[in-house]
Amino acid sequence: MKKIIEVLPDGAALTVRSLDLILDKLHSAIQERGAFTIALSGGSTPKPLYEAIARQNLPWDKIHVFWGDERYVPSDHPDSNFRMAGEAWLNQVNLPASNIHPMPTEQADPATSAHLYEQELQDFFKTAPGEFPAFDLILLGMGDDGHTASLFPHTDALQVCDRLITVGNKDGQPRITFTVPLINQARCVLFVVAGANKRPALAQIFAPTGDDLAYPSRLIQPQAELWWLLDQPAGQDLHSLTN
Ligand SMILES: O=C(O)[C@H](O)[C@@H](O)[C@H](O)[C@H](O)COP(=O)(O)O
Repeated sequence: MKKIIEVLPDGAALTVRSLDLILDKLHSAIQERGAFTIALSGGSTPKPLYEAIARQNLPWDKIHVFWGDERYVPSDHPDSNFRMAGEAWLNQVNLPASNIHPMPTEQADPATSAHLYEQELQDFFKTAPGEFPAFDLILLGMGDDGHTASLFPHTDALQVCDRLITVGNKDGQPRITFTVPLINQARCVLFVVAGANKRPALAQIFAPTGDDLAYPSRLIQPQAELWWLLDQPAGQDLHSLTN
């Protein structure tokens, strides 16, 4: 695994650097395989990045967009990650509707939704049950408790290793989420993290030893590339490094 940590001076620089990296992976994937598959993160941090992607002139028909996690709410709900990405990016460009793969969140129960999305990934990537497809890029955020996607501390979702998609739990509220092994299969995992409130969790995550179940982002150790792009308030105790 190649791990790169970069600390950028502010939010604007973080957005520019994140965009540059995504575009680099996008053009390489399209050149090598004819398409680019990206899984999006939710929350607030990525919104400026999505707005910046929307301003690019890209081969939208070759880009497939998925979500790494989703709140279990209707797609037009204010908390929906799908809605946020649509308003910031996807509704602004000519990306074919068939290239947009939202997590289903309106079934009778979250487990059914998780199974349906897993089936959609297997159909899209033509993988067999038990086989983990490799996304070109999985974009992740990190909560101040060290969670990522909807893999929250000390939850059952952290232990799921035989599925692509599972049900997450945030304070009793169900989420749909990629599992750790699916994330770790990606060609590139990119964390984009901003804000001083993330600093304590980052110290735990970058410590040589620690409690993976208490700080789930520690579990993200992809075989290929792991990028951490941080703004100065989040990353001031860390130094850029590559190893
Ligand atoms: O659905 C979600 O909320 C996200 O996928 C989640 O993992 C998010 O990335 C972190 O909670 C950070 O959120 P902020 O960017 O808002 O700090």
